[in-house]
Amino acid sequence: MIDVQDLVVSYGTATALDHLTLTVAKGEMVALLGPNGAGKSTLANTLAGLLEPASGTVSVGGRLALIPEGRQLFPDLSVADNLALGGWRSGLRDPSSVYDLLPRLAELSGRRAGVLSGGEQQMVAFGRALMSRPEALVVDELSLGLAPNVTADLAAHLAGLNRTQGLTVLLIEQNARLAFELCSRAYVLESGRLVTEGACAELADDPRVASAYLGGAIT
Ligand SMILES: Nc1ncnc2c1ncn2[C@@H]1O[C@H](COP(=O)(O)OP(=O)(O)OP(=O)(O)O)[C@@H](O)[C@H]1O
Repeated sequence: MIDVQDLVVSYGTATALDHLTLTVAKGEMVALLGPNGAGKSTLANTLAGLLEPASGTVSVGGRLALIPEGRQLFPDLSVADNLALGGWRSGLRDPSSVYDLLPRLAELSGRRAGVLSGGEQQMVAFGRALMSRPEALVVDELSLGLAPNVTADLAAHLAGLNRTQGLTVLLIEQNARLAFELCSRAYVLESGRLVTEGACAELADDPRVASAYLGGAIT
């Protein structure tokens, strides 16, 4: 579903992604880990078509939606209008399927997005992405700034959509524990380059990954 081959993306003379190769099969849920500045958002934005590769290829085999880092809602528009914008390209006007999944959004529908809590805003960003009827979803930092129970709630929804609808997910996360719980495979990116990849169960036992992302070995 997502096929990235030998991708180079630069900002002027600075190379943010340096010959990155990564794939996510249809129906797979794969994590991308990496420290600040590794190039994770650059990949997300390139997959979403917001950045152009300098070289290499990016191909996406179906409708892709991005939940961007920092949510990027329209703060002066209502929740309902933010959702409607998500349905602009898919033609989905009725948000009731999103309200069925995330009933809190129905309660918040008339509120201005800018006044919502971080967790509520992330829910709107999630709902807005679903309005585009995605076959693949790139989630840039699901857990950023959220309380653990809110993160767990959204993660459960994501896992449910993957399980029941075969939604393909690329989960970009700083929280490796969460990523390893949700995903089967992971890639680790540093300074724009892939440093390791593999099954989450194996990566969790890798001392380098454990010390960098898990605060020591998992017991
Ligand atoms: N618009 C930009 N102009 C110039 N450099 C940029 C721009 N956006 C990102 N960069 C640089 O590209 C590199 C990768 O940034 P990116 O935001 O992709 O990293 P990230 O892994 O998502 O980091 P974080 O976890 O902090 O969000 C960094 O060195 C960053 O400073």
